[in-house]
Amino acid sequence: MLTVRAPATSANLGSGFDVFGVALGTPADVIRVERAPETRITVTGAGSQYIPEDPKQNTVGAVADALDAPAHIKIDKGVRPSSGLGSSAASAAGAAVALNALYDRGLSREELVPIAAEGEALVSGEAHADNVAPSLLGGFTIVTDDSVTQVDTSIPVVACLPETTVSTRDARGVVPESAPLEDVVTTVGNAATLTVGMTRDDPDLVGRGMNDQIVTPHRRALIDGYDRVHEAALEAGATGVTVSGAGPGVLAVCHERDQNAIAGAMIDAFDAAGIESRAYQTHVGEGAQLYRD
Ligand SMILES: Nc1ncnc2c1ncn2[C@@H]1O[C@H](COP(=O)(O)OP(=O)(O)OP(=O)(O)O)[C@@H](O)[C@H]1O
Ligand SMILES: N[C@@H](CCO)C(=O)O
Repeated sequence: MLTVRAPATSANLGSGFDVFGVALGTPADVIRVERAPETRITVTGAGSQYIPEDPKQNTVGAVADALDAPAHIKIDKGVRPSSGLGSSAASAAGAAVALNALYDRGLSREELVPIAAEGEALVSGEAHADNVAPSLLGGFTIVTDDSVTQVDTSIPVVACLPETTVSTRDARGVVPESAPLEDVVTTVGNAATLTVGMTRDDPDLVGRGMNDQIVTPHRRALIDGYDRVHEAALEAGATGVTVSGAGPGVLAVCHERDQNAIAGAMIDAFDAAGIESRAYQTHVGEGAQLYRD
């Protein structure tokens, strides 16, 4: 039996749609695997009632197929599905690490990125790797069609998760097919600023670089209470706020001293919109951890 703790992630960070991602210190999925003649999946934990155990519909089934590694896979969900915190990706990344070790496939974490992304194709229609990459590698990741770049950082964040859900598939449906050059230029500048901020562990630069005029304006409308929460987090000291992944989670970057106030302000703002929520006060953290029982 092998056990992997695979972290939640936040993708996009505003200016890096389908490119940027960070691993979060909490929450995380725990995946346990043992060899079996055929893949069988059991799911417990947060939102498990909404997650199919059929290997053809679960992200870990796609990973087991891609690695030709049949197993009994137990998923204990810490990351609620349809959260914007990379729930489907955490399971896929955890299974990729676990099955790679269980069957001695010898693949590197980088080589596991496209394999874990097969699970994302199953649930959202596209094999975008911006959640699986940070869950596998930790820190801040930049994913392009043919490369993954990783930077270790420990920027403080607050990830606020309302009780509502948004499907990634639906949220991809509202993304415009083209954008004015002016907005693209601004977004490139912001993305570059954010990247430098990550390399310097500088929450002010990262926050400044999170602004996005292309995707986020269309997505915020899918999240009840978003505008209040965004404003409240900034007033409480966040250096940048945006939709986490496809939402409805909202990510605030900040200095550690402001974390508590920001978490409270975000919860209160969702509450004022009639929505219960919880806030994870955490840092950008490490990638999936493997434990041999
Ligand atoms: N192992 C799994 N864990 C979580 N969700 C899964 C898993 N396998 C299949 N799913 C399905 O994937 C969907 C959730 O994935 P989705 O990408 O919409 O949310 P998310 O991963 O929380 O969000 P995001 O990618 O925006 O961070 C649900 O329909 C769920 O049933
Ligand atoms: N980049 C993807 C991530 C989903 O978590 C999207 O925003 O659709």
